Amino acid sequence: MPDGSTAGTAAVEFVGIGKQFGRSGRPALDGIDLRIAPGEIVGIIGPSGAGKSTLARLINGLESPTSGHVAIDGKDQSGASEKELNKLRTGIGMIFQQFNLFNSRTVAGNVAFGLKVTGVSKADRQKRVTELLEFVGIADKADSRPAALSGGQKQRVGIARALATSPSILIADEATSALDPETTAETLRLLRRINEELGTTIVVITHEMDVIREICHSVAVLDKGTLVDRGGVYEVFSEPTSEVTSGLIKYAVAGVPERPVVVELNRRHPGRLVTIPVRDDPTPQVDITAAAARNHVSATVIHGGIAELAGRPFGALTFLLSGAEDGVAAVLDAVAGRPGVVVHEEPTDAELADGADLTEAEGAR
Ligand SMILES: Nc1ncnc2c1ncn2[C@@H]1O[C@H](COP(=O)(O)OP(=O)(O)OP(=O)(O)O)[C@@H](O)[C@H]1O
Repeated sequence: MPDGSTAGTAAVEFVGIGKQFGRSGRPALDGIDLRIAPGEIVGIIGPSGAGKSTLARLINGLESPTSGHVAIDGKDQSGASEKELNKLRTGIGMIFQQFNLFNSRTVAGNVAFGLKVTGVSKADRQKRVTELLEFVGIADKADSRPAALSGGQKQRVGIARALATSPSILIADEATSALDPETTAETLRLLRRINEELGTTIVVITHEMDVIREICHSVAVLDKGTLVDRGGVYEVFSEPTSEVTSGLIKYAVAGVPERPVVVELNRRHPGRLVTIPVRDDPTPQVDITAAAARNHVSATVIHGGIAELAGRPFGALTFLLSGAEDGVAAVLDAVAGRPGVVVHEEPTDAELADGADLTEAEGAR
């Protein structure tokens, strides 16, 4: 699987990138070093204002860095003339959240537009447009106006238009953020097909973890203009090294219960609770059920969630241990301190009383 860390010429390479808008204030980007390998689908994720769009716009020269340089297919773009940048842009497609289609033109006219600008003959344009509309699955809409299409269909037109000049790189800037979940899934499947069948490198700008989970091979996490995590999707999210990354994965997978949930679980199921990570990992997993059996303790799953991350299982399961006190203590001893294991403290009387008020109040509503 392609990964930004592989050797050879990168499709995109950011070296020591800084970007400052205006004279003062926090830079939009600060010291970014990032390689994107050819054929990779890389997700760039991070909170609002992290610098994702700015980074994307540096790829096709819509912005220029204040410091550092960007190389495309090994070619440093510093000091490129407008003519050279225009040539570069024909090799880089871009799709947007708001589609950016011309409503005065038909679907076919929108897709043909870029080809006309680059001087492709009318006959060749028509042939290419037919091919592209078939590829994205909206050949029957060639003569419609964009306004008559659904959001998903509009995005397909956007994608066909972006592919018209056979770009080697496609940038998708929040391309599914305005779409419903089903249309999002279809659009992501189309992007994956583009990557697999055409070999296009895809840079996906998103704030949605699901998008990363669905199609990206690797991910770069940005926060306040700096790169805080970078690597394979599974590796980055199973071992987050920054708060932003931990926050993203926490929302995406119902894993380790927060304290109020632990208290509520314990109210309904008295006993010791322990959360065990579920990882697709070559190192041996924590086998709590074997430890429980050895010590004549029952271990029952009462909370948890497992999701797919880059096609691999990821999550956490919380077990209730019940049995003789020394048996439970032996099981906890066997698992405590193993990576990702959380042994939950039993709730105090005060915590139980607090929660009880809440539960009663909710029941009274
Ligand atoms: N043209 C501009 N002029 C001035 N400041 C800008 C400009 N473009 C971006 N910025 C600033 O740079 C920072 C990063 O913006 P950017 O749009 O790249 O973030 P983002 O991660 O894409 O955010 P969002 O998810 O909200 O789109 C922000 O503080 C933003 O206000």
